Amino acid sequence: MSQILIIEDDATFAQIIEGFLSKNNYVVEIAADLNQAFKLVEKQEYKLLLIDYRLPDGTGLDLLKYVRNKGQQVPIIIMTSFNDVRTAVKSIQLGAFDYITKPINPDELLMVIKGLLEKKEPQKTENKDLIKGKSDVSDRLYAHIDLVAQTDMSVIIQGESGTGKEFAARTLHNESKRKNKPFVAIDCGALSKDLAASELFGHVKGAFTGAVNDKKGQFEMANGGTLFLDEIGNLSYEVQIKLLRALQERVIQPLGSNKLINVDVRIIVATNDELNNTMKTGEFREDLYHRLNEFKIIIPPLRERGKDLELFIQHFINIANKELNRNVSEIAADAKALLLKYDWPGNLRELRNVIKRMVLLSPDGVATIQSLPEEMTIAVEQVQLPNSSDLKAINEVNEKNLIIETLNKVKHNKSKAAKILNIDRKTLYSKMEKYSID
Ligand SMILES: Nc1ncnc2c1ncn2[C@@H]1O[C@H](COP(=O)(O)OP(=O)(O)OP(=O)(O)O)[C@@H](O)[C@H]1O
Repeated sequence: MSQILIIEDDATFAQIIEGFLSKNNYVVEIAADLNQAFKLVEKQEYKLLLIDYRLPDGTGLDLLKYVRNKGQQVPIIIMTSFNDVRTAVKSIQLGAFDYITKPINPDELLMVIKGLLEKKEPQKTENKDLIKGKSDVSDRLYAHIDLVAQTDMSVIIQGESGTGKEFAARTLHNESKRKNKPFVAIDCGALSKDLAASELFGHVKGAFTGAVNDKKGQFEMANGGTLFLDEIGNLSYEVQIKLLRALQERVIQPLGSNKLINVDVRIIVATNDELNNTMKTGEFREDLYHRLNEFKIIIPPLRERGKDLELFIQHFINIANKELNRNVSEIAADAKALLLKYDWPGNLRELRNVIKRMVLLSPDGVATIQSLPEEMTIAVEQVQLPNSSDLKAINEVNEKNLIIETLNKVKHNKSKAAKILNIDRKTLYSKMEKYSID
């Protein structure tokens, strides 16, 4: 039986990965588009899906949603070009386990795959891996966490993807009087609409087709402890009603059962968005929001955490050195400058991944700019828009960015790029020279 399914329309690239992974003892199958992939995942369960983001008949996110709606928890890695990193971040919110940016470094790919297949809980966060940061925003954040941890209040943790919401929830639990009881984390983004109620509240045999045995819900599993509901905004309206009842009456009713079970669970939820917006459209119940919002903690994005960034860089280098048996003790000045300038849309998760890759690619102990994704430089250049009303300068920056983006898209095939840009090759060459693009 195949272990890994690669969904990639670039046949040569797919075969290269297949060859590489087969050499490393993985059994691999390839699908060239979504249509083929849908059929394959219908037929069998894979251990891991490696999905290209841009596919001829849709995007990798379509397959991600399809698989998660079927209730399959299979680890999924999305492969994106760097320009799609922001979309990749969204894929994590939708239940992907990780993303990896093209051009793909085989060792990095292997590291990510091993991490997902060989560890039971790949994202398990341990207390020793946590650092608090030294910026003013961090001080405020942890003062709030310390304060509310001692209480039984429900908490909403709000922050962009990868800012450390689950870490914060675990810290709250570990500092509370419930610390010796279970901490149960559920990603509501990865739960199908049909399975969410049964996952949370359990079911009895025969409650619905496929309910072949009684099943305890996560509420019961967390009894006495803390239940962390990530991406709470994804819960359906019906499940929101059940959740509100559980919170107000401290009882749950498994699907298909008429027995009420008493539960004592502290609820912490996390969301990427301001839930207020979904409340206005009626998707999120106002009464539930107010019940949950006894205390709100907002985690700032990494780009607003000032001097914490350097601290986190060093912290992730230490972790990666240990994990990969490396000894990176120095970062070249240009690489350091790039790390500090980049805006980290994927926040701490993205930083951790980039640093791990950097450490992996620096066997001699000094991290150079070559060990950072080339596209980070492009992203940094793209945001350096001239801060003036100089129309010519602005147009030139836009032109340069468009050329770089297009060249990346067509893997530096100049004829293709010129065609897309609707200019001849000669003009493209002269513009590349003018903007020092190589
Ligand atoms: N305080 C911290 N100290 C060290 N590492 C951290 C800290 N907070 C987060 N991280 C790292 O960042 C990664 C992302 O954190 P976490 O999963 O908590 O983010 P999140 O906001 O819950 O993400 P998502 O929105 O995608 O659910 C973690 O795996 C961990 O490696």
